[in-house]
Amino acid sequence: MNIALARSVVGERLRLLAERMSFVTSRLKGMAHGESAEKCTPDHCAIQVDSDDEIGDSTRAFNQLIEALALSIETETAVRTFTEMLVSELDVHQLTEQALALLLQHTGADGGAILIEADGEIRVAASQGIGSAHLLANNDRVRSALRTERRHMVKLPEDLVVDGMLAQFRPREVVIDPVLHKEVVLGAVVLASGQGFSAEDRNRLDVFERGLALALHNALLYHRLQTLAALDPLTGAYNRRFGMARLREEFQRAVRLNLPLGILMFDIDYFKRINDTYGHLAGDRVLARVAKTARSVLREGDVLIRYGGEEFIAVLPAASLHDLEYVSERLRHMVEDLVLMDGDQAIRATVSIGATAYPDTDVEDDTALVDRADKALYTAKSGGRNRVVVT
Ligand SMILES: Nc1nc2c(ncn2[C@@H]2O[C@H](COP(=O)(O)OP(=O)(O)OP(=O)(O)O)[C@@H](O)[C@H]2O)c(=O)[nH]1
Repeated sequence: MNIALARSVVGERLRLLAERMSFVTSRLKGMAHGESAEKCTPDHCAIQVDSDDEIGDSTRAFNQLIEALALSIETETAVRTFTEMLVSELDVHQLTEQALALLLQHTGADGGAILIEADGEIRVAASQGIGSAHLLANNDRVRSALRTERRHMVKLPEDLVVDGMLAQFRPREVVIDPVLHKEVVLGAVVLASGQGFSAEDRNRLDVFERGLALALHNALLYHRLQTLAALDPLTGAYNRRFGMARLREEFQRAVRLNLPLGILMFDIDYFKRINDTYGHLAGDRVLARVAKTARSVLREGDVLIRYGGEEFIAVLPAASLHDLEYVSERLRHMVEDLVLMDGDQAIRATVSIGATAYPDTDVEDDTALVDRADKALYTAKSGGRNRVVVT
């Protein structure tokens, strides 16, 4: 009788355990073929512990196994998502924004930033949940982490508050990790948590950051190559091919947003004579100086293009004809005042400028805008040079 009772009670529980094990096994096999992990969380797969004997111990051990499996699956899924994003993104801005979002989602951080170091300068590439992220670039602890190439953990509030961490939450722990690729520092990841980071969070952070370093390296390299391919080496202006593509984009944007768009076309006067008198190298220096002068007159979002030999186009988003007149005259005066020394000889140059703007003039596309500026430049040249014609 006792044996029969024991068999029915014990047997029932063992059967449940066996059933769950086989369910978990089938879920794991399914996941290996790409099925979702959702149905095997501890909620679905754990067994209620209702005795304090060997069977209870086995059930508890089973539940712990399920929890460990769930955590490992969650980490694996997170790493896979992160890696997929990293390998498909070459835009530095997009890459850092998305990487930071995933880091926050999977490491228990409530806010953070990704910083990039280039040419001795540190800048914030992405930030989330932090009050004044820009302060991080000059923060001593961040600089120290970059210099020593080692992780810095800051416990708050016992420790000093990290500038820039005055966030929408009250941070208890901050981690500052240099991002290194082949022993070269590319930047840093700064994460802050209101709860503090667990050992699991830190392990995940390590795995994520290894992938991030490689992806960031690729994206920075790609950006550098893109820039090099787009720029004219002598003047630093966009070359004609890339420059005209930028003009087209700006024109489409102006039409879409109903904003003005101005362009100036300018050309150094009697440049052949400068080359003939002082030599081609001196001519090159004049070209570079004129381009530099133009950049100093233009604003940050304006685009300078080397259109031909000694001919440039400047694209000024949101500039009206009135703005163009002002900018053109300023450029003309500044070039006229330039003196470039070649030994004891002073080289001077002037420019002629043709300017026009959409929608002040009824042009239908970027090509028509350039044609119109070209005609204005021709009028400036034939009117005596060193002058501005706005049309
Ligand atoms: N030094 C140097 N000269 C260049 C470069 N590209 C074009 N040039 C020269 O620029 C000169 C342009 O001459 P032209 O088109 O006759 O024009 P210009 O002498 O400036 O006369 P206007 O434009 O009518 O005032 C030519 O001698 C080209 O060889 C360059 O990269 N460096």
